[in-house]
Amino acid sequence: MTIKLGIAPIAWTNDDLPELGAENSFEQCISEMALARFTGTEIGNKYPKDPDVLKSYLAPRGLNVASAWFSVYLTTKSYEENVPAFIEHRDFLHAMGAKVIVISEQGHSIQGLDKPIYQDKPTFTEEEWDKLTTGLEKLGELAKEKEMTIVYHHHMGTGVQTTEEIDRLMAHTDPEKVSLLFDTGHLVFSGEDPLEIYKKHHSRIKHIHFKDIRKDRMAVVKESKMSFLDGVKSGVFTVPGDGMIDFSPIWKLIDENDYEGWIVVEAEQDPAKANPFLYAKKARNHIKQVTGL
Ligand SMILES: O=C1C[C@@H](O)[C@H](O)[C@@H](O)C1=O
Ligand SMILES: [Co+2]
Repeated sequence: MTIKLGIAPIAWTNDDLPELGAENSFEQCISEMALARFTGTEIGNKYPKDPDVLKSYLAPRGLNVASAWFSVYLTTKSYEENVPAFIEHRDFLHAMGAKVIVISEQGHSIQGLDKPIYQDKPTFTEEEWDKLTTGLEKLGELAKEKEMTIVYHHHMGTGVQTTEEIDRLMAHTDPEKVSLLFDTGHLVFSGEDPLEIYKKHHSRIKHIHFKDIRKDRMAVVKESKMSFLDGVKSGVFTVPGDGMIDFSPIWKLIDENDYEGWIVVEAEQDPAKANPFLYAKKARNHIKQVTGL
């Protein structure tokens, strides 16, 4: 597998904020993805749940499923309680031909809560770290049964957000069982250096989310103690090429390290203010300009 370019439906309809893009239909979303020259998608809640039905919509548009998000609660529930939903998700993605499963610990997460994102981020206790790393390794083994890999999504407002936390997660998990998702937007929003993360963990990175940050909006989120979702509504995220991130050195590292897999544009913002089709095209043009892909 070489590099493939996908785009997430979150710019058309936001599952975390259902009022954003409720008017945009599933077929409009996937048709516009294809028209903007992407060949992959992640999954939104308007997508058909039956793999054959979903394929019947995606195949005529030349789209494949890159992956889909899965929330785990290893720090707040038993491992066993997490397994049935994980297996269902794994099997659905496997039926769709995906190779990686996006996974994020949502125990203690404030990403969906009305709490200041910079001030109230959780940190895990030693015991919670242990539950997280051992649980992830076991889920990684379940993924391997289907020749798939879990890719951990570091995320604002969670216990795995900062460089130190990402380093710790990588150091305490088996590379054969747990891989990493590299999300440019979350790293810059958190104040991390994406180049440092890529350099350190390139051998673990098996999935990439490209999103950009509007610097002025990020400052407002910080100063006015906004929640994550209020930050999204205020436009903190945008597509590559429309914000403060320089994707050229990031691309250089991706290319030099022979990355294989999906790069998915994932830029949640209000579709009423940022037309998803036009922003998808803007992202695609910027990626072409920076990477040649
Ligand atoms: O991968 C992601 C999935 C979304 O639901 C999330 O909130 C977003 O910020 C993200 O990076
Ligand atoms: Co992401």
